Amino acid sequence: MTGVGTTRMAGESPHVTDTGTRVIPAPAVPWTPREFEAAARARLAPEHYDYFAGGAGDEVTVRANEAAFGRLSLVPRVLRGAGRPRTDVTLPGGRAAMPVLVAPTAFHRLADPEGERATARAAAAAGTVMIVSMASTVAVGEVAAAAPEATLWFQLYVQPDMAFTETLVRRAEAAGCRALVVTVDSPARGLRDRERRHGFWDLPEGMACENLRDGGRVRPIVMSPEISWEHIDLLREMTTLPIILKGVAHPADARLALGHGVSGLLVSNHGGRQLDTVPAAVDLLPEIVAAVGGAVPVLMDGGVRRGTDVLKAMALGAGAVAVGRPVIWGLAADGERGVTRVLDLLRSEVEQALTLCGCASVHDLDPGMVRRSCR
Ligand SMILES: Cc1cc2nc3c(=O)[nH]c(=O)nc-3n(C[C@H](O)[C@H](O)[C@H](O)COP(=O)(O)O)c2cc1C
Ligand SMILES: CCCCCCC(=O)C(=O)O
Repeated sequence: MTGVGTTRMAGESPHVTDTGTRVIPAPAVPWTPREFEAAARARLAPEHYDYFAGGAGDEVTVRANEAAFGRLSLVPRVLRGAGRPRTDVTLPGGRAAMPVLVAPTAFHRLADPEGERATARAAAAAGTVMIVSMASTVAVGEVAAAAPEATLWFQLYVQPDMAFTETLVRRAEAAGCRALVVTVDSPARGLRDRERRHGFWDLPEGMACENLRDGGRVRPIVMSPEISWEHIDLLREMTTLPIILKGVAHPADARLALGHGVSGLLVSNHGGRQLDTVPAAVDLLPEIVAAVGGAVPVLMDGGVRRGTDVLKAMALGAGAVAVGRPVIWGLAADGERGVTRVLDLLRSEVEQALTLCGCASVHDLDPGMVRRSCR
């Protein structure tokens, strides 16, 4: 017996110790997006695990992102006869079968030899969007070729050399990317103590930021404090792709963005990896949603680990959410299959939570269904 109402997984074999204590071993297969982290950690080199898991400074914001969801409660509606809920959403770059996107994260080949190719195939299988990081270890064109069914968006750090920025934009367009996600929270790199402790400065031999190839060399990614709204205007003139600004945290910036031709905002503190002590992303969301007033969709990422987190963010006005580390943990634990499993778990959790909230779709969620508790 594993206890009333619990199901034993294949591979679990409870036993009784000589002191009579019943011991239930860790599941052989991760059951939840969070359990994938333990499986990934066991497989990754410590410096790579710390690169993926870590954040800036004292990691106050890393912890805050998840903790903030724990302080929000969902108040379900009943007797609505809503039926089985739909989980699809409409986004600036098209539709997605679920409201959980793959956030842009760098260096997937550190987690699995197939790297971003594996992630893209899993995103395609889930019918969701993969935002390919500019710092991907497989070039965006090759990611697209490996997963022709995938809906890809391209994440860009505007480079001060605008001619090279244009090269990157053209590569994303040629790969069929449907939107540009311009990360604006990185005028400098965050203070990464875990990386410094390990001396993690470079990718291993044979791995590189493939999008940054320029002739015979790979350019470094420049994070520049010179980047301004003028660069967003230049980008707007450069391409017809929808532009989504990632990393807007202040409502004043959200209002400014509306004057620069953006198609959406992604509220994010970069998973707590840039400026430490920025508030939790879900706590920033309501003010940004209010500032934008429905003019463009507002997405969010940071700390989303459960279907209930997705519902909380969407009830507070997010058009969709994105997940960073959970995808990395799936990839490191079991390659493409692991990412597929993580996305499938999240999709089914969203569906179940919507059912339990009496919702026929995410459109039935509203701010009145979320309460802030004092926990
Ligand atoms: C290992 C790692 C690498 C990341 N690389 C990028 C990147 O290249 N570009 C970017 O805009 N954001 C990057 N991010 C931030 C994510 O896009 C996203 O904002 C964050 O991971 C969301 O938080 P979560 O990990 O709690 O889901 C990275 C995050 C992690 C964890
Ligand atoms: C200098 C390379 C930067 C890669 C960007 C990855 C990233 O954003 C992160 O959070 O790590």
